[in-house]
Amino acid sequence: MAVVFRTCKSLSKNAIFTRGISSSLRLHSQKPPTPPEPLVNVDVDDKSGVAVVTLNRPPVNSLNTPLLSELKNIIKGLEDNKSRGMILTSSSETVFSAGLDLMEMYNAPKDKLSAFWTTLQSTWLALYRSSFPTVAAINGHAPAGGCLLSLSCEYRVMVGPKFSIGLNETQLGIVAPPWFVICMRDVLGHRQTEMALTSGRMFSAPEALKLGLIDAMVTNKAEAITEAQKFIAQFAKIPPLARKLTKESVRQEGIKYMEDNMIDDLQMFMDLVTQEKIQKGIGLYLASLKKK
Ligand SMILES: CCCCC/C=C\CCC/C=C/CC(=O)SCCNC(=O)CCNC(=O)[C@H](O)C(C)(C)COP(=O)(O)OP(=O)(O)OC[C@H]1O[C@@H](n2cnc3c(N)ncnc32)[C@H](O)[C@@H]1OP(=O)(O)O
Repeated sequence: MAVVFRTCKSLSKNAIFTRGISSSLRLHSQKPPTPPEPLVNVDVDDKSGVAVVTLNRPPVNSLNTPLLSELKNIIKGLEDNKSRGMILTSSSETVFSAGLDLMEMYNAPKDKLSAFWTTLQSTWLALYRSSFPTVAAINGHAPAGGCLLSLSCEYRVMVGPKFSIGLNETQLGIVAPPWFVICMRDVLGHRQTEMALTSGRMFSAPEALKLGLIDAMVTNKAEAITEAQKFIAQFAKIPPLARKLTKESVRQEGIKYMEDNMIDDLQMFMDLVTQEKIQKGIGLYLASLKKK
């Protein structure tokens, strides 16, 4: 897997920033400061043109505004570079993504809360409607927002059997927004979505496979990447424009929902999440996670 420097340069603002800083600082000091790790890494394979995009926010890849923003920029960069495909995975050995960063929603000032949600909306839309094939190589737990990212890809390969996936919002006393529901219904159908979402159930990888929530189960990350590459390779001979327009047509409900309801959706989020009862619930949940 080779990193195409030209592509990375245009994809990761962070990469340009750190290169610039470290080379200029080297003139003045012996020890340049260690550049910050990007929150999302991207490696583009020269031969296939497929990008492996790796979430890299230890310990659990919780989705905060900077990470979402970086992911969105990478997806846009891949679009601009007419990418052949994208595999989304995690640098953690046990967690794909713990979902939305609860700290972003807990006692947050309204402007930050609003920036967080609008970044989530636009990042989701960029991923969901991306023209290139997308696969989630789910190499760890994928609750809530982690499951949403997976569902927004076209194919899901999960490392099993011990990791779990699902939209568990109701268990937390919060509500999965309509576009989360559309994503789940795209994949599972109406009845299974209702059952899964009203209970907030998390599924083990074998359960998810049986239900169709994931498409394949493998035993490690390398196998997951190989399976993902195989899925993407089948589109090599399909004209990209026909593929893109077909994907948009199939996903029209979700795309249209978001385009038409961005402001209402933001308002619903703000109204719900700022309620005292909800804030208390998030606080208790965070405390229970920290106590473990
Ligand atoms: C109809 C109108 C609707 C309008 C909209 C309204 C409402 C809003 C909808 C909001 C939707 C939200 C979707 C979400 O994604 S909410 C987030 C849900 N996520 C979870 O429930 C997962 C919680 N985490 C876990 O279960 C576990 O951490 C794990 C992923 C299984 C990994 O376990 P483990 O490896 O054992 O790691 P720890 O549990 O010890 O965690 C390490 C560390 O990380 C902190 N942490 C974990 N998850 C989160 C998180 N999501 N956000 C922030 N921080 C998190 C955890 O507290 C530990 O911190 P310390 O190291 O400080 O102890």
